[in-house]
Amino acid sequence: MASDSTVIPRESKLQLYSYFRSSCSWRVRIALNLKELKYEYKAVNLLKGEQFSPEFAKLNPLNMVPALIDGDIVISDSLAIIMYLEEKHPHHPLLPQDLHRKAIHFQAANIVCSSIQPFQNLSALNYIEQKINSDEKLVWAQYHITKGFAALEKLLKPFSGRYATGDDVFLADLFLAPQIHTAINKFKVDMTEFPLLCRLDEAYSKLPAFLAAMPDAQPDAV
Ligand SMILES: N[C@@H](CCC(=O)N[C@@H](CS)C(=O)NCC(=O)O)C(=O)O
Repeated sequence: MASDSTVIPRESKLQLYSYFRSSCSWRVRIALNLKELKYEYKAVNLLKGEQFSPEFAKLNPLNMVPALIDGDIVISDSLAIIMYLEEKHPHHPLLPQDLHRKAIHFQAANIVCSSIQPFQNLSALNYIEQKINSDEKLVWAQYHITKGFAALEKLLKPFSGRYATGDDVFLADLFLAPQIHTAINKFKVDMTEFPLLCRLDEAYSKLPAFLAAMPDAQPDAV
């Protein structure tokens, strides 16, 4: 991976609708940085409900970030966006050649995006707050994150190197970095049982493409 000083932005008309704290947007920001793709940052403030504006609903009727615009193509959902970028911009591949490792990456990415993140999403937590109480939100999020992390720790143990499946950064790393960081810093998850995930979190914190995608580095950070 090129360091920040050697990044040569490639011509593109990409626009990313993102919220700085959104882990789903964060994954896409990492992919764009790894692939050295320049993009215009379009902030959608989830706390102000901007995802429900009629303009944004035209881009994603699910009212969720991220959404990517590439010319007249609109794609929402982080995995779909990342796979689109992977096909269109194959430099810095995000999937390994080896079929088994490739499947591990799809599995790990899907554990994050289907079995962890939806349970800690803003709208899910708001629902719990309204229907049960605000204390239950944290317990609920921690339960689902811990369950998913136990599966990820077990899944990746036989394959991991410096990163999820070796010494190169691939798809699962893009999903793991925001998820682990959020679990530790926002949801105060007890990471004692997850030494591998802690080690990966440390490794990601040294990569320029990952650092540039962090919430605090975004134009809408407060
Ligand atoms: N599967 C979708 C999930 C998108 C999603 O949950 N986005 C969250 C931010 S990470 C969101 O926009 N939440 C707004 C809300 O819950 O109202 C993806 O991976 O892009």
